[in-house]
Amino acid sequence: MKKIRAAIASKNPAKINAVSNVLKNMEWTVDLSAIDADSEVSAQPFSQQETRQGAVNRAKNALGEYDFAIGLEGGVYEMEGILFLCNWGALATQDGHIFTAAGAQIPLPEEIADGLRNGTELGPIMDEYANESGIRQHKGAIGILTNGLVNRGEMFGHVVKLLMGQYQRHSD
Ligand SMILES: O=P(O)(O)OP(=O)(O)OP(=O)(O)OC[C@H]1O[C@@H](n2cnc3c(O)ncnc32)[C@H](O)[C@@H]1O
Ligand SMILES: [Mg+2]
Repeated sequence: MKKIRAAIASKNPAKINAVSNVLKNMEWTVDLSAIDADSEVSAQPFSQQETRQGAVNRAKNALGEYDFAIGLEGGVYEMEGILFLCNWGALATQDGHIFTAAGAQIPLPEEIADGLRNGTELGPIMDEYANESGIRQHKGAIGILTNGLVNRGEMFGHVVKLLMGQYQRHSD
């Protein structure tokens, strides 16, 4: 069986679990490492482009000697005066390919949008809004806003599948 060494460019358990849950169902033996890698964008990305760039930079900065590295980045963007949550992923390979894909988007309540426009990061805003702590590490904003129907790990798991499908087609 093919042995793969992969990296996820984050120490956030929601992201690590998203990647490990997808990779463990692949027909490979995968050795997954969670490493810190700079997104090189603001701590709170404020556009689709900046969020996607953060995912790409994480994947590139984490690649090192791994077969591939995955970067996952959450952000927000404005459309018609409404702020939306957006989520991007990138997969960097040793032969120089960068695959990208996007995940769920959902409108943010004005109360949350106001905090973001005042320069506060979504993580602390969500903790205060839901009166819980560490939301970004498990259910995520998506979990709160979907009343628990979708959590951040599942949501990023879908993005990881979009990336892995592109990687497999490229590798076949
Ligand atoms: O440890 P890392 O990998 O950096 O993960 P993170 O939880 O900080 O999340 P991101 O950097 O991907 O997201 C950028 C910022 O947006 C916030 N954010 C993004 N998605 C979120 C979500 O679903 N729930 C709560 N905060 C979120 C969070 O506060 C981050 O500081
Ligand atoms: Mg972060």
